[in-house]
Amino acid sequence: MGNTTISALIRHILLVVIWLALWRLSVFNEYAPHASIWFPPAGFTFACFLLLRWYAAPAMLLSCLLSTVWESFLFNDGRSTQELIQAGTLFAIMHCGVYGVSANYLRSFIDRISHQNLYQPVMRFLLVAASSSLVMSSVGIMVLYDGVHLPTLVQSWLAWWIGDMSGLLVLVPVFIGLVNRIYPRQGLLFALRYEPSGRSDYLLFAAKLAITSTLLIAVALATNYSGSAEVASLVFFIALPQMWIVHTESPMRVAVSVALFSFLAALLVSLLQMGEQAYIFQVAISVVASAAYFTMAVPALVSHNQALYKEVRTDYLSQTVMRQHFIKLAEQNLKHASRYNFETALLLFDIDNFKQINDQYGHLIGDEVLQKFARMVKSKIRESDIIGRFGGDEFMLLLPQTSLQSAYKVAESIRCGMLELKISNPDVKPSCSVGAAAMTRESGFKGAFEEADQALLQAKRGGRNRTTLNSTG
Ligand SMILES: Nc1nc2c(ncn2[C@@H]2O[C@H](COP(=O)(O)OP(=O)(O)OP(=O)(O)O)[C@@H](O)[C@H]2O)c(=O)[nH]1
Repeated sequence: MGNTTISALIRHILLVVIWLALWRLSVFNEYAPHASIWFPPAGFTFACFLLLRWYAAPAMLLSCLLSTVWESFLFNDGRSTQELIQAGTLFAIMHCGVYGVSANYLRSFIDRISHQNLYQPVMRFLLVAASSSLVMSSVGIMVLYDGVHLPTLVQSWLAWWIGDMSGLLVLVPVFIGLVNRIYPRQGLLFALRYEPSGRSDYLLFAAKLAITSTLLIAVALATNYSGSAEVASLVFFIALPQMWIVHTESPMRVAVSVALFSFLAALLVSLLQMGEQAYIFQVAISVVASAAYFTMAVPALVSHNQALYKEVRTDYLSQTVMRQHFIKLAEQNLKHASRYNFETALLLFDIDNFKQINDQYGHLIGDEVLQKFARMVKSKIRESDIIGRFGGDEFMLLLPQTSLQSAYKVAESIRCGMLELKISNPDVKPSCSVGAAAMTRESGFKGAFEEADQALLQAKRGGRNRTTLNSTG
């Protein structure tokens, strides 16, 4: 057996071990016979199929089979080996069939859509989770509870459905993170790879979790003390700290907090034996989780819009502002400068004999010169200065609150910086010429640009590698 086969086998065994551990966990938080507040294995199976597609089938089938045998052993129900194999196989086929097909369907959908739109996969996920758990519980009840009288059947079916659904809704995101660690090559949920701007450190995140947990414990204790459904419904207010987490933390942390919240809720329901109010907690878990995923689409969209906004205004090669946007920013700046009587300077740069660099050393070296030039300029200017690419080898630099004399110094520092630029081909020694002009209310951007352009022409005519101020400067 090759190393790859052994490592695949170990990973599959690990999936089986996790599945069985989660299955035991769901038994612990049963609040009534066969009615647990959630069923984590459903979420795990779904996440495995979503990430690994049918490759996950052997581990999932085996897990179902083993859980049936284990259960029979625990309850000592005296079923024969043949009966156990039959029941286990049936459960495995149903469980993997329903969740396998639905997870594969969702995966194909996610693969097809534009990943910027988080709303679509969230909506589809919620629908798939609700419908697949409904199918699973209905088929399961019909097959496994055959002959049981109707009221028990309906009660068991509801508990099965809601338990599986909350297992899916609440746990699939966090299980995706877990399975992704075991199978890192199966990258998915690129839609969630954004970072909210206000991402906090671990301590603050822990504080948010502590606040959520404290509220939950308080509601559970009060419910237990009062025995009232009204008090139990206060658990829906947990949505507030959850929304705070959604808006300030990464999607993975949101998934972790939703999972933790539901786990704690299940534990409290079981420890405090809140059989009667359990369903309120169950519904709250699903509602809070669904709301969290939907709300997550908002910061993801904002973050994506910001990226897109930057992209359409930034020159890809030099990562400087594009011409039209530069003009817009310059005009905005002019209004501000006129109001407060600030001086503004405009510099125009042109790389000397750039065509020759391209022709002699190739376009890639030409591109490198442009990139390194832009990077060097950025290192020499203030954050409020704006560097833009006019096109080809021409760049513009807007210097707010700067006199023409100070602008000359900036221009010279950039011109000298250009002479020190290290290009991968050491034979390339680029230089640049600079034209400078003051931008005033009278000249406007257009007038200042023309003056700077004239000055640049003079610099070129004067022998290149020099800075020239416009004639009125
Ligand atoms: N490598 C590269 N070349 C570009 C790019 N955009 C424009 N060019 C080339 O830049 C060159 C610009 O040259 P010119 O403006 O004609 O003049 P020059 O050779 O710089 O001469 P002077 O300006 O008179 O010093 C042209 O050959 C364009 O093809 C680009 O993005 N990458």
